[in-house]
Amino acid sequence: MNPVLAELHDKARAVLDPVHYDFFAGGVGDEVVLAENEAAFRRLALLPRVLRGKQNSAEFPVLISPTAFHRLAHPDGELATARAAGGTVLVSGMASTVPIADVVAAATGPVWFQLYLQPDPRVTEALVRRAERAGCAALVITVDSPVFGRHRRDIAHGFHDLPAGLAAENMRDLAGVTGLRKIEMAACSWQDVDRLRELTSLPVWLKGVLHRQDAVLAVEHGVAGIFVSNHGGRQLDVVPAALDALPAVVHAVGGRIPVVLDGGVRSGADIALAVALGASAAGIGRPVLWGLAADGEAGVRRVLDVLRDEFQHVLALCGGELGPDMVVVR
Ligand SMILES: Cc1cc2nc3c(=O)[nH]c(=O)nc-3n(C[C@H](O)[C@H](O)[C@H](O)COP(=O)(O)O)c2cc1C
Ligand SMILES: CC(C)CC(=O)C(=O)O
Repeated sequence: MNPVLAELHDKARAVLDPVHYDFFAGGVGDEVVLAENEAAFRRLALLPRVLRGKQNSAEFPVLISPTAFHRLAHPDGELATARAAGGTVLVSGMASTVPIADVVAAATGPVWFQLYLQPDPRVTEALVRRAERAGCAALVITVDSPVFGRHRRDIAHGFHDLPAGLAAENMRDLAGVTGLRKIEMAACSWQDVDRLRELTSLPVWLKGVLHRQDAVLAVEHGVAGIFVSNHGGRQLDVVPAALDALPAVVHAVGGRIPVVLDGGVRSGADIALAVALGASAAGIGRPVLWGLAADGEAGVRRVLDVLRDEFQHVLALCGGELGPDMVVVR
């Protein structure tokens, strides 16, 4: 791992309450998928192209994946993440400890809003209006969570709720309820996706697609793009590594909509492998949390800077191009 990212992770582990560290670091079940997400990248190699001349690319195909409760990592929470994002798309979570309007106000680049469709459609609509009013550029519905994942580390610690003083601020005073509403999950259907699309003119993405048939359905239902994601190994512990699920989805989508990959991306080379296999961008989850915990805004900025620098270096060494013909199994 890049020494800067390793240092930020070590520092995060040292400064965080161990219960909160485990909430961020942990996965579901035996944490097989958590480990596999990273291991999948190590199983692949890139065959660079040569003699392609000088390639100048400022491209940085990365976005910040939504993660919950940033004020558990650092007092500035999502405000620090937003300030550090620069021009990188920040997918801000519904489970943010700062209201979405304040996140967007702190950001200098595009902010998308991630949500779980709520059992009460009025609550979903109120959240969508909040995201619209705040100025979010897209909505991302997370569809891999009809129920909560069972995280053994959290269960062992008895960690079920935010400490006093922190709250899921986007849920405050929603749909006639005074005070805080809890985040809920719901088993939704394609009809709910259609309904959401009718409710808003914002582009609607889906996050947590692994099956090729669902990718085809997403295209048919007018979805703007999809995230191939297993939620960072936090939902079902028998799914493939996210990277291993990518090629079939990319093939099924056939270029009709963009496909983002998240899960286990830890280096510029990982970003390059995802892009070579057809991802339009790679989403970064935990490394952003480690940067945030270690050093607030500056820490998140360092994570993005390291990944950008590494990716551009790998791209230059690959002759400025990436494609599926360049990926081989080790
Ligand atoms: C602590 C934590 C909280 C997360 N919260 C959310 C969330 O609220 N909504 C969501 O769609 N995904 C959530 N995710 C999943 C991330 O968006 C992303 O899919 C995953 O972290 C990517 O894997 P990585 O951490 O290996 O980069 C969370 C992940 C972590 C680690
Ligand atoms: C608390 C949840 C809403 C967020 C989370 O931890 C997850 O999605 O993995």
